[in-house]
Amino acid sequence: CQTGEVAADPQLYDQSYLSPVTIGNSELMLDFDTGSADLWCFSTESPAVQSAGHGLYNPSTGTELDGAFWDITYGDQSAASGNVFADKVVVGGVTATKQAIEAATSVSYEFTEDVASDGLLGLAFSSINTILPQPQTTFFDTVRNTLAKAVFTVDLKKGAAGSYTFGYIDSSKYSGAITYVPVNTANGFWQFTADGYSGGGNNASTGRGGVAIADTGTSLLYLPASVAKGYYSGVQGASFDFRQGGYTLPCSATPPDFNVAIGGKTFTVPGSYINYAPLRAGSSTCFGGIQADSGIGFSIFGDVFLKAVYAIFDDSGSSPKLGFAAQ
Ligand SMILES: N#Cc1c(N)n[nH]c1N1CCCC1
Repeated sequence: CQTGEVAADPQLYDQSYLSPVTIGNSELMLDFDTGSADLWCFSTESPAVQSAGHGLYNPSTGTELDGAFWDITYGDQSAASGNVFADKVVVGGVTATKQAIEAATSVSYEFTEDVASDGLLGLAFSSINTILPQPQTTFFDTVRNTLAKAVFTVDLKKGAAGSYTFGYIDSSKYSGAITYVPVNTANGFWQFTADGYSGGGNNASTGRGGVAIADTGTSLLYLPASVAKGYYSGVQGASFDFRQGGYTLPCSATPPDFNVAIGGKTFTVPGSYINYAPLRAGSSTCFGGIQADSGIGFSIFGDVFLKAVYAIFDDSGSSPKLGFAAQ
């Protein structure tokens, strides 16, 4: 019965969180992403002009999955593709002896430029893994039956190292009770329903909740347009900036706290988390941590929300469920 814990190291402005993973005999820093289901990494097969500065997986320790290939495009239009090997993966002491490793042979500039990240470790449901002709399992699905309990937990923090655990819930990481809600896996995400919102301007009226996904691979909190608009209506100097493609506010502002009702419990995102980051180095205008989810089709509870709670991704029962507790 395996259990393990690995650090989640924040990148600049908590844009993403990276964790050390041993693949074959390479240690790489991967972005654990509950919003996708591919484990891919830069490799010795990646063109040098794309992989400069990144840690590389050397497939010589693996076994090629003949005829298998992968190609993923994320919501932000970043993309990667390549071929597939089976190799040993260790995360915080939890070992998958034969995990599908998606070695990149091509990546878009967003990944090339993010030199701290050597790839992604998807933790959504394996139904949306992009390997063809036969999708493969995520790391969590591969090790699930060897874990003491088929769960993983997410403890992200603002500007500090947090952690992911596999196989157990760490009672020292939260206070009060855990509130569980059912998960709808139809779209391959950890999808749930939020009951309502409050806080900010005209109190971003409660009762108007909606469908949302818990997504560690997204930096911000994307909410219904009316909720985002209502929230910023109470923030002096905030406005929707078409050129920036979202709400901005003065970096000097301390926005109000934002409350989310889930499973009948209220979770609070401190206002300081919503003054996200300067538009560019030295700017006195900052990009908001809450943005509208227009065009996405559901809300995205990314890192701005997740770093305010302890989150339990539980697939140990008859159907998956999400748990949230105060940090
Ligand atoms: N867009 C987007 C996105 C998402 N919703 N979850 N993870 C994402 N990415 C991981 C690496 C790049 C984008």
